[in-house]
Amino acid sequence: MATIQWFPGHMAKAKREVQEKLKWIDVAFELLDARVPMSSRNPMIDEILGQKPRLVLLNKADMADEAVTEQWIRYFREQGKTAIAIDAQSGTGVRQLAAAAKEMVKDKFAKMRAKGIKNPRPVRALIVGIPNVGKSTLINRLAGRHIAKTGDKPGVTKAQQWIKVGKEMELLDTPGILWPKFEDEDVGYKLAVTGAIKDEILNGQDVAVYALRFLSAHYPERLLSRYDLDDIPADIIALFEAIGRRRGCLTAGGGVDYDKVAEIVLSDIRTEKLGRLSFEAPALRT
Ligand SMILES: Nc1nc2c(ncn2[C@@H]2O[C@H](COP(=O)(O)OP(=O)(O)OP(=O)(O)O)[C@@H](O)[C@H]2O)c(=O)[nH]1
Repeated sequence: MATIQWFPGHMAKAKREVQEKLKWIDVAFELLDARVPMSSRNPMIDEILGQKPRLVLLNKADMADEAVTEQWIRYFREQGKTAIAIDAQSGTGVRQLAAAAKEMVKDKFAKMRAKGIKNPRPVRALIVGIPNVGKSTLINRLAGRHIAKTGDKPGVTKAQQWIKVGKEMELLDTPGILWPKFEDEDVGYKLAVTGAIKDEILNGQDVAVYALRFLSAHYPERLLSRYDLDDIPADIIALFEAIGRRRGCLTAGGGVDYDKVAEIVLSDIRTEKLGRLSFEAPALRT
């Protein structure tokens, strides 16, 4: 996981770096976490990408609530954007990308053909996203076993390398890393719950409180069955204690070890012990 300090100067540099790369590409792949598509967005992405055609990729869809991911796909479609659910780790959905990217730039390529270019080059794409959203995993997945860097192109900065993805697409090998919208406390918690920001940054108990409140409201049955509870106490301390007692998270004095409970809950969420979860839905923008 990248440890980037997002000072204003660093954000400006990241923005500049992405915009520099836009010159070389036809389409940007905006990689989001399917469990938190709004919170895992860069707050300036529209300004940064400008008019560049964009494909929204809801990654880690394997961990997200399928019904909610469907809602997000519709939500983006209503905004005139194409969104595709993928799992970069296993490769599910990834095969659609080249065709979808080609579709987005068909007018541009038709114009190239009209100008007499018979065989337009492959579609060129760039992956952009916040840290830990799966950029490297997707690049490796697209590159597959046939990782073939096509080398420097005339006029392209030396550092820009292209990865061939079949015959139809080329991908810049370095993704655009952008910052999340971390000034919003809710966003910070959602990114922490899903593991996008490191546990040392926010207090684990606070993150677990956030997660348990969310799960109590939206996935109560999962809590009941996972922790073998009779009911879900409305009081968050009582809920910590009920889980702690069930799990034997006790201190030497016999009290509940709140840190341990927080650790178990967050680990259960991240390892899918509580099933597939989405922490944001277009209908319930909590
Ligand atoms: N379950 C699941 N895990 C994924 C998926 N894609 C990526 N991951 C995991 O998410 C973590 C982060 O993935 P990376 O590819 O390193 O993310 P990145 O965006 O390149 O991260 P930075 O280098 O920090 O910018 C890794 O542990 C991956 O294995 C996915 O589709 N499903």
